[in-house]
Amino acid sequence: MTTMAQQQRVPLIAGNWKMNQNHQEAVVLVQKLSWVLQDKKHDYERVEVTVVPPFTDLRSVQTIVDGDRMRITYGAQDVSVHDAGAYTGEISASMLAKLGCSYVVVGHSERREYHGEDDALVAAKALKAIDAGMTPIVCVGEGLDIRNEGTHVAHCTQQVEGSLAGLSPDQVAEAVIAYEPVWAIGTGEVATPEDAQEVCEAIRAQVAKTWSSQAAERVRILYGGSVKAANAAAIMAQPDVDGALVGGASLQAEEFAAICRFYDLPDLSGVA
Ligand SMILES: O=C[C@H](O)COP(=O)(O)O
Repeated sequence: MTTMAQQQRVPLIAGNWKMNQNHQEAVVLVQKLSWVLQDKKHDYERVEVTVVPPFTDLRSVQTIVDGDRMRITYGAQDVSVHDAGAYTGEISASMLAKLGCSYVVVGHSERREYHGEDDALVAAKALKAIDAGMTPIVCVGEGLDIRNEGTHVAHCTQQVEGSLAGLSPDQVAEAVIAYEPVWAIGTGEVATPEDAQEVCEAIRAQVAKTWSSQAAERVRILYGGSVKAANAAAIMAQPDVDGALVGGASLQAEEFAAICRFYDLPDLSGVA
């Protein structure tokens, strides 16, 4: 049964392209995605669709989205904690806001692992995104060692505490949290719908405890890790899962559009 709180949280399907697609390929992919969704008469009020391309694609994506008046939104994969200055290679929040970005992914496990980002830095980035008028998608998740130890729930709730530190209850309510078990990213290993629900429910409870019950009711929590059309319906059926952060499958327009329309897909979770 769907609760009132769930009804108020519009599901979000976000496609993280990671380091794929040049700016020309980006235009083709966004156009194709828009056509497929238009063909299916997709209702963007029912499920929000966003794409998260590399920085170099953003201007082209902005131009096609604005020019064709698409309802697809877009965001960036990272943001600097600095406003401006001698920070070679970094991109500021104001630059992203100027490009019309709605979202900024912060603390993705690939940034935590390859760039040594910790919770404090992730929280600072989330605040920069908010200050510039964008919504952070704050990623948390455990590695296989922690999962095997059985401490994954505590690990993820602690990461939420640290990675949203300094945000007000209202800011947390408007933010997006993505639970991505690292062992399920790009591996084809997908967490079961119950695994996803266990951690997403615990994250929501932690938000209620640390910020407010209202923030917990409103914050959207996504699951990420090998989401495909074949498993999207079962994952999205979980009461505390409000969407998906999709990597590989977001590079194929038809597959990604099918995930965006998860409510049309059969729930195959009980099929061996
Ligand atoms: O940001 C997306 C996640 O890392 C999931 O990637 P994946 O769907 O390729 O496993």
